[in-house]
Amino acid sequence: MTTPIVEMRGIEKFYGRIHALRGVNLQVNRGEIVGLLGDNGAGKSTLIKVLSGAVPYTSGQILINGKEVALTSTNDAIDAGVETIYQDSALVPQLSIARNLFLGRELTRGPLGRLDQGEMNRVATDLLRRVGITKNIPPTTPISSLSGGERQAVAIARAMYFDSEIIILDEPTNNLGVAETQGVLNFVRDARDKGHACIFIAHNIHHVFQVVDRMVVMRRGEVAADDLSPKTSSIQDVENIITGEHLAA
Ligand SMILES: Nc1ncnc2c1ncn2[C@@H]1O[C@H](COP(=O)(O)OP(=O)(O)OP(=O)(O)O)[C@@H](O)[C@H]1O
Repeated sequence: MTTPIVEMRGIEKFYGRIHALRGVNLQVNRGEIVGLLGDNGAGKSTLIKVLSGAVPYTSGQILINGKEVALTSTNDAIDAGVETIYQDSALVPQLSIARNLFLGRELTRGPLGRLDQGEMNRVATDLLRRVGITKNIPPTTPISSLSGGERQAVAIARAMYFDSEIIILDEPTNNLGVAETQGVLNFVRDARDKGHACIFIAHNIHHVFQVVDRMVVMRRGEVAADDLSPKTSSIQDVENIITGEHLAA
């Protein structure tokens, strides 16, 4: 049996008196796209914030590639190979697209380590095309003049370029147009085919069905189902599990 790339065991999280995660177990394998679904307040964001080091958990264990890790900051998570793309991913509005893509990890050249602006612009142009921005936006354009969807595409292009082993996308298709949405879904498939693991959270269940290999449903801080396949379950079946309707039947 192969070791899962991510294994969360018995994760508990209290925010004061609110019991947000109740013994959550989650496994994600290499080359797998897992869709994380659940109603508002089910615990999805908390679970991925725990895995991205943004929120401390109360108890439980996290293993990456079979080794237990302590994720006490987002830098710990990035070092462990976890890159998270949030709906409102932090970009610097005054800086250009290319500078935002390489923020903190700029390309340099020559013995003096001068910024290689030409190469950064070239890579940025190629990435923008790959995430579905087909209209001609120069990489020198400041982020402040882009639409919400275009900004999202820039954040995705950044994770794509840095090639993280585990990519978490929290509502990545929110506010995106049709071409941009297809760009994101293609990116997720590409990443999976190259052996990355992806966790995909989206309220649009149709987008989830188009791209995931397996669905995990959370309800009230617990995993209600973790082996749903878009090939064998219908959207209605999954919606019933999300709302708990199947229990009433
Ligand atoms: N910072 C916080 N402080 C206190 N309670 C919180 C905090 N963040 C989330 N919660 C609570 O934890 C529970 C789980 O919330 P969480 O945001 O993880 O759910 P979610 O499934 O991501 O919901 P949504 O789809 O609405 O984003 C909810 O009861 C929520 O009110």
